[in-house]
Amino acid sequence: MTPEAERWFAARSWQEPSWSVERLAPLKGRTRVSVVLPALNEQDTIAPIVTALAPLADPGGHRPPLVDEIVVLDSGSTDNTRERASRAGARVVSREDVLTEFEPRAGKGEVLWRSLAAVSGDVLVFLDSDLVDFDAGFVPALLGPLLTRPEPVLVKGFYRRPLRLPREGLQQAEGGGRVTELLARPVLSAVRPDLAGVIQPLGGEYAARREFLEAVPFAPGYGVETGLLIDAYDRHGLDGLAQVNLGVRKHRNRGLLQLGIMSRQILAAALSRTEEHPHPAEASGGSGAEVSYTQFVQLESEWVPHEQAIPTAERPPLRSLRESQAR
Ligand SMILES: O=c1ccn([C@@H]2O[C@H](COP(=O)(O)OP(=O)(O)O)[C@@H](O)[C@H]2O)c(=O)[nH]1
Ligand SMILES: O=C(O)[C@@H](COP(=O)(O)O)O[C@H]1O[C@H](CO)[C@@H](O)[C@H](O)[C@H]1O
Repeated sequence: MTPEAERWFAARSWQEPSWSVERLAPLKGRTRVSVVLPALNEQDTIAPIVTALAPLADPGGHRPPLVDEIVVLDSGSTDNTRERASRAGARVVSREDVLTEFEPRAGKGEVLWRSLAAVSGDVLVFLDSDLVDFDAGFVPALLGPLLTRPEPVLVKGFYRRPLRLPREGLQQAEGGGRVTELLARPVLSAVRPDLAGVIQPLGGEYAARREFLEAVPFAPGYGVETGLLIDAYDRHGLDGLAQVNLGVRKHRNRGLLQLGIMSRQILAAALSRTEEHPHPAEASGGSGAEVSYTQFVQLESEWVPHEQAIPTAERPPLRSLRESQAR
């Protein structure tokens, strides 16, 4: 690691975060906290996650709530995600119901961008909706640095990541985070060496200040975490970042071809933040920007190319959007 990355890793990594809900809730003051769950067809896992979160938003009068709202941002689900999330107690927002002047685009980045206009939090906590054996302790741990220190704008979780591939009969205690280890960490070490100390740069569990989130573009699809991480570093330096140990994170592990598409989106977000590439938010606000990506599948004895368009246009910073609309 660079000396700066080493310094940051030692000073801003909480290996055993001890912030309790009881201790943090009174520290909130007037700060509002929104938990956002992006969800695309997560009917099998969304309800247990929302149920586990519910006591954080309704402590039964014993103390002020740590969390002010739990919102599922639905990404065009065609299963029972919305119904089950709502029945479990979440407020459900469909992507087409917020920032309605924009035609909804596919992808995780789109719903995270729209969540800024759907929730009221000064601090947002993002959690994936495919988590298994979810521990609500993720939330106070992620909020700890943001509610007790002024510097961080983005707090990332890190964890042990089991890998479960049922079709292959594979279940192991390690091995998850395949795109992190094979693409994101190598690319980040090349384009932003000081970020080498971030243990889980792609992790979907993180918390951030609204002020930061509204000031930066949102990369499309699975590039969103990469874009936010680099932009937080570029705008606030390493001290704008922190990371907390969340223990273990089990989720649905996708197949290799799906991770290939994810990788191309992550690479687009990283490359767009290097000198050789104009920033897509300025370069092409339209939804037209995309790159062609070819993968190969074997049909009987023949290998066949499968080409698809990977969107690269980023959503503009919400603040600049509002400023231009106000003019
Ligand atoms: O178009 C999409 C793709 C994903 N997601 C959500 O984003 C999170 C992370 O996606 P996924 O689990 O596919 O990524 P992985 O964890 O496998 O890398 C999950 O809650 C998904 O439901 C979404 O809201 N819209
Ligand atoms: O970290 C990773 O390598 C990928 C894939 O994880 P697995 O190999 O399926 O455990 O998962 C992450 O990547 C996505 C893109 O950034 C995030 O959106 C997901 O939340 C995160 O799970």
